[in-house]
Amino acid sequence: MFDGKLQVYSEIGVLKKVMLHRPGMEIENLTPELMNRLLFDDIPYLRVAQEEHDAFADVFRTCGVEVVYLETLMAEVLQDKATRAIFMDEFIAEAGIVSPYRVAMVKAYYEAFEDAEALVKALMTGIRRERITFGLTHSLADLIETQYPFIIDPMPNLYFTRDPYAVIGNGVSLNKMRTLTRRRETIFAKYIFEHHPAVKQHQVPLWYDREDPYAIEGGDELILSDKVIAIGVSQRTDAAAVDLIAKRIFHAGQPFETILAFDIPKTRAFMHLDTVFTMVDYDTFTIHPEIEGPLTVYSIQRGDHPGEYIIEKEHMELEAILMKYLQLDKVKLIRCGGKPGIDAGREQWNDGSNTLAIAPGEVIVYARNHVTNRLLEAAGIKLHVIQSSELSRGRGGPRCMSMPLYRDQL
Ligand SMILES: NC(=[NH2+])NCCC[C@H](N)C(=O)O
Repeated sequence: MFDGKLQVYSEIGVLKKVMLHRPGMEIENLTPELMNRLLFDDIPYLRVAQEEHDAFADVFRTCGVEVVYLETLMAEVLQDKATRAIFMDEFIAEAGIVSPYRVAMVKAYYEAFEDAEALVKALMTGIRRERITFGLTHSLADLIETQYPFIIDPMPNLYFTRDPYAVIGNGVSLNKMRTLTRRRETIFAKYIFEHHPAVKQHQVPLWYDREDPYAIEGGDELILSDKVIAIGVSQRTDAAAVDLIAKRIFHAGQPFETILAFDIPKTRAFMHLDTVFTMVDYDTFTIHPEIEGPLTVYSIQRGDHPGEYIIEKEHMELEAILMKYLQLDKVKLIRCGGKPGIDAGREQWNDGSNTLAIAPGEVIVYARNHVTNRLLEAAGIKLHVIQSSELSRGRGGPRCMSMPLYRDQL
């Protein structure tokens, strides 16, 4: 059973516990019309996606990492009847159900799931229109005919557990997601960090809250060392969110001294910093050749007084930035696809630079990115290779599909 302890002071320290979500029936509710809004590029075949995901989870277990499932933790939270009642009201309201009549009908639908884990899965799946027949009422809003296929939308991005929250140090950034569809996901994390019996005893500090005004997502939050955090200012993360999180982290007794804000292109292929840049060893990084630079990075340094920080603008090669801030004599950059061009574009699209380190110099990668994988191997990196015909259709790799809860200190 998960002990609730959180500790992440690097991207590469030996991984001990990780949170995953096994893709479920929410994937079977993706339709071609919804794909764009629900942030998918194709419809994965669930049975195979689950097989691929189980193989991913097995890599962790074989390497001695405890796998904790989001759905299990959430089911444990909902064992408590009082918490379940408050949660259900909040979940239904956030799903856009407003009329008291519909709220009552939807509640009754969910009450049929007595088993808490079955309930959690049903919440993630969404509700198809034909599942509930709304009868006669006095409200036009309830009566009006709509062709929209869902009463409550599915949440197909849940298996990208990296994004809705991020453990940083011994606290959590409970993120405000850019899009409405993913914003709904963070309610599970909110209840886990506030109400799960094993977690709440540690009084986890929140560096960011889902109610905060600006968007920030976990794919943009990289912990380069216990002194340096990198945050992407991207399609998904606002610069103002970085200001806010910097203020909170710097004066909370954490060792972090610098936040490097990377200004990256605001496009889908580059949606988060971890789609173009991840750390695989003390001095080795995978990168998309297009961000190599010179690029603009803002260094935000902790000031002497609470809430105070100093910002400097840097414009230099990525290599020089990493050497300077991580105090390294040299760094190795493994270029996704080898060099700018066809292989780089293809492999970056399928998350060739989205590796997950489970220890220094040991990473999980997708088999399909064979050009990049060969380069990683040549650089002496140990690879755990997984299949991803279906998983990759949601545009996320091993780092996106995992949220480290506990890593050993380096
Ligand atoms: N950390 C990541 N790069 N996550 C990828 C998330 C993919 C997901 N379909 C989205 O668009 O939000």
